[in-house]
Amino acid sequence: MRFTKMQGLGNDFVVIDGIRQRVALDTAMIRRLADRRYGVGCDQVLVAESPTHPEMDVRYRIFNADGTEVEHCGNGVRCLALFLHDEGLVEGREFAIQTDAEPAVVRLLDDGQVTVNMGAPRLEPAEIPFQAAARQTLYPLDVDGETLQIAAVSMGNPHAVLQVEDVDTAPVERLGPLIEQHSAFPKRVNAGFMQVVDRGHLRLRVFERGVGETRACGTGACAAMVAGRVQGLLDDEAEVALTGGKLRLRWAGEGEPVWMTGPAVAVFQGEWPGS
Ligand SMILES: N[C@H](CCC[C@H](N)C(=O)O)C(=O)O
Repeated sequence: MRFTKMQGLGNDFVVIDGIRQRVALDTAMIRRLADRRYGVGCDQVLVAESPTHPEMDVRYRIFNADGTEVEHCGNGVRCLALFLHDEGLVEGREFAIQTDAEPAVVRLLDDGQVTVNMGAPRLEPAEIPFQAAARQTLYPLDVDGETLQIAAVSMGNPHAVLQVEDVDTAPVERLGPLIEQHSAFPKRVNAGFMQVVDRGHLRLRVFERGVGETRACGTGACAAMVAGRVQGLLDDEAEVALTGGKLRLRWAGEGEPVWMTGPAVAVFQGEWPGS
């Protein structure tokens, strides 16, 4: 089975063409592909498939390193867009990618960056999903004997966003797994640690559901932007500085999509023995 190793700000992927080759991936195989000692190594495995929706060009499926299939991946959809274009699987530099969340409309820019319409965030607890009686800007969450104040946002996948003074000293290792597994999130959750620098700049670290801390998280950056803007801390354009680099985001407010622009890089191609 042919694959391409790719990365977006250090969030890395094994990308597989499931259109021109038959691909049969089970949980064990996903985990082996993602394993950084016994496999190729990546945060997520992305599989391009023929679309099941007539208006879409391609469908893409996303699997975390632990083998779980998830609804969306922001850095991944930029990398997939570059992959589809370079493999000649789509026409032109602007096309639609079907995800289990909203369709992602992507545009390949001349400078090698990719702009993506990441769809509109969902803020109702039931849509995240998050157990809360009613929608609030911030929710108390009891973790490890302390009560955190978190924002809860879905970009198709669930995010909890905690504001911190300084991401460099944020307790990501300690609180990340506890938030990820918290019972108030029935599908678990990605845990973002957001430092608002000013109304146009934020810093972010993300302990990703099913992976652990990654160098960058595209949907996490979108969720942090939404959380910051709903709290009145950010304007409608922001630069998000993650460990692996920067994303530019734009969100005009509720009901509107989040636009994300960032890099996508193909690292190498390989052949995996067997299907
Ligand atoms: N770990 C995420 C999926 C990948 C998201 C991230 N890599 C991104 O760039 O959005 C989840 O379980 O929802």
